[in-house]
Amino acid sequence: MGDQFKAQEALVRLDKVGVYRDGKWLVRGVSFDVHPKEIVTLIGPNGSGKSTSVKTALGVVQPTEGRVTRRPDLQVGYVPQKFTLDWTLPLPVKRMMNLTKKHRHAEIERALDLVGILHLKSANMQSLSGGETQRALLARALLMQPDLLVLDEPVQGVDFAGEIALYELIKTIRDETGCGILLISHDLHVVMAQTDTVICLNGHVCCRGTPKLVAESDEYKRLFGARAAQSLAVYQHDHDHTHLPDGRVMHADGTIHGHCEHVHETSHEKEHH
Ligand SMILES: Nc1ncnc2c1ncn2[C@@H]1O[C@H](COP(=O)(O)OP(=O)(O)OP(=O)(O)O)[C@@H](O)[C@H]1O
Repeated sequence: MGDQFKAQEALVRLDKVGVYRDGKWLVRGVSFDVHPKEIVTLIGPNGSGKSTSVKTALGVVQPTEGRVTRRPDLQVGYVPQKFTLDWTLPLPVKRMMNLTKKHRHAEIERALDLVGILHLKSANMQSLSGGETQRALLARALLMQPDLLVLDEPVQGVDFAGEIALYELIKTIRDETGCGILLISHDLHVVMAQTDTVICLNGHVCCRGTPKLVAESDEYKRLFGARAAQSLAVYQHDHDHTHLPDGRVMHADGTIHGHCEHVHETSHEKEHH
């Protein structure tokens, strides 16, 4: 955890949490916390306990040992890993916003605007791209005015440029609302650049720290191999242009173009540690 967060009360704290089911420990000795404005990313191989840890943090799964503390009246916004749709029934984006709880029209429009898909409010969920679907789910989570935003593999089904745009959006949401963010990374070797704390799980906490520290740690190298450690990528965005939700590109000087072929190759890059 970065020093800047220590003074604040944690939104959620896991203290030596263990979950025992069907004769085995799914996770054991897991401790971490998330503070307001802090971005915490969980990484780890399949079955390493990322979802179990998050579900325990949210109170969906009860720990067998250890303690989970949540701030009283904590509002949580949750973006699930999978969103299953009945493909035969049309579901307009604005109606999807009301599926779990009814919200005012103006609030829905504000949330859709914040995530950049207001122009898609009447479109069917079935017609959205992977990135647009994630934005719609994010908008729905934001309607809860969360203190803690939990994102389970938010960039699944999203291409590289879309991932950068989504990570930028998550950062903007953190900056504008001051919420804490807990994310499960879909890819072992990629974490968003703005991550304050990476928690690397393998049934227990294998290592933790800033993305750079984790990539350099012996535990991470032992778990994933030195080659993997060399390629822990931190997404960077040099801000020379922004992708507008309607597909156009706005450059740093404010000019807008209809396409971006000439800027793509040079402006987005992964920084390898
Ligand atoms: N209710 C349960 N009962 C028994 N075993 C479970 C239960 N829930 C999860 N598991 C097992 O616990 C382990 C951890 O699962 P979990 O979903 O937390 O891992 P994960 O790191 O999120 O995996 P993935 O990357 O595949 O999503 C897995 O082996 C899973 O099969």
